[in-house]
Amino acid sequence: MALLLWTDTSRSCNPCMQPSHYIPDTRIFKIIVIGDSNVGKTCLTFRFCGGTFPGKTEATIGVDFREKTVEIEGERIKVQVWDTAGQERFRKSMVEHYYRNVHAVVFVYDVTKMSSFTNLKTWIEECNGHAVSPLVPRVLVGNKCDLKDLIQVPSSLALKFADAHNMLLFETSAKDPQESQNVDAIFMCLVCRLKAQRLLPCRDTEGWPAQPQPHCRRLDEASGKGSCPC
Ligand SMILES: Nc1nc2c(ncn2[C@@H]2O[C@H](COP(=O)(O)OP(=O)(O)OP(=O)(O)O)[C@@H](O)[C@H]2O)c(=O)[nH]1
Ligand SMILES: [Mg+2]
Repeated sequence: MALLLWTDTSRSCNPCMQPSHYIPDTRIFKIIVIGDSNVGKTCLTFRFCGGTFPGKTEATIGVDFREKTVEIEGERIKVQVWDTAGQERFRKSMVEHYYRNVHAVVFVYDVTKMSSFTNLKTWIEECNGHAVSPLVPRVLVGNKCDLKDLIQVPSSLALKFADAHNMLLFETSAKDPQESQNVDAIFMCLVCRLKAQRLLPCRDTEGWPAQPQPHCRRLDEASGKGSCPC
């Protein structure tokens, strides 16, 4: 049964070594979360991976890793979320690592702070400056929508920006439990898109090859099935 194969601890992707029914290891998608300090990157990743809003957060130093395994159309996928530091002094030695072999990027701003929105262009420039392929999906997230009376960034402006940069826009709140499905949707949308690309390798180390490796395809993906909820 395919289910039993998920417990296989082998990390080999070499099809020559595997029986014809072999299904590769759980694929791991590296998603980085980028944006100004204090916009809520840690809270959003906490909400997605842990299902809760952290009572108290400190500024992230370097990077915090969070993981969540999801199942889409019978495939288990490990989502490795890189919660990056927004403060320059806590991120400068790490930036290269953030962008290396990244599969998707989440840009976050705070809907109650216009400067976090205007700074997005700097974050996008940094991302582009690290030769992130245009094929790497990106989404834009306006966080803290629960603070309705304090909103500074109109949805129309954010939508225009997202359109101009070929990104989907999510406006949500890491704090409001009723918004948790929308937080999940941010990451699930990216996972669905990545799954649809089909060629991502199945290794889970930073040594992943930069280019897709056709021999790491899921066997059942040849059928071309795949749908994205967004
Ligand atoms: N009201 C409200 N507050 C939020 C929300 N998300 C985060 N916060 C608060 O915003 C502050 C900063 O949140 P963090 O998640 O630590 O911000 P960050 O972007 O990770 O900051 P750095 O690690 O410094 O880059 C904290 O006080 C959170 O409680 C939200 O959706 N609504
Ligand atoms: Mg943080």
